[in-house]
Amino acid sequence: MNKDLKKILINEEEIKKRVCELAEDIMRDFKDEELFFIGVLKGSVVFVADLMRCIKNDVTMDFMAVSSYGLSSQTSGVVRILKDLDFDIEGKNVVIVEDIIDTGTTLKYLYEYLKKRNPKELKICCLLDKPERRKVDIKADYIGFTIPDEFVVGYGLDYAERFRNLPYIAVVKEEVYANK
Ligand SMILES: O=P(O)(O)OC[C@H]1O[C@H](OP(=O)(O)OP(=O)(O)O)[C@H](O)[C@@H]1O
Ligand code: HPA
Ligand SMILES: [Mg+2]
Repeated sequence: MNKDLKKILINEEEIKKRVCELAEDIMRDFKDEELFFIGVLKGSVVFVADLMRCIKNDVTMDFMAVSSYGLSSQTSGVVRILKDLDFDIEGKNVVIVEDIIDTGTTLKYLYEYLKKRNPKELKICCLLDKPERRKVDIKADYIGFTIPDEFVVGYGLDYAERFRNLPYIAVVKEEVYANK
């Protein structure tokens, strides 16, 4: 393992199993209805790619790019929309697919931003939830794993843009991100 990482928190097999379970939950709630997935760049790319391949409904999708962490381990508190949707979501069954809810700032902002466009349903599917760090009130409808307050990387998640390609979720050593 890379010297900047402390341990593997969730291994590849555990992720695979849980992602399929989340897909089952979504399919149960939406039966044979069409779904519109919104992947939140960049962290959710790996998750949304795996999740949508477990779904048997008709799925269309788009990406939004937002960023609040930049190269730091602390949120700037300001959510910047770097790329908006290319499609109209009015009347659609929309599922926002995110990698992690930490302070909740990103998802709260996105949820309220998208709600104004009148989707039929607006759900949140999030792989990781770090409830101890929450600063704003937002809850996901589908949660993969609840994790402790440690900075994690892998499976799409980065620290200063590194480690997105790891097939597992790992914890970054505290000395690496302390005060950054
Ligand atoms: O709940 P919050 O405290 O808002 O944190 C969660 C958000 O922060 C990360 O995004 P980041 O800004 O690092 O962009 P990235 O996905 O491109 O890495 C992560 O992917 C979530 O989108
Ligand atoms: O623990 C984390 N890891 C990577 N990106 C993040 N964005 C918010 N929290 C995290
Ligand atoms: Mg990031």
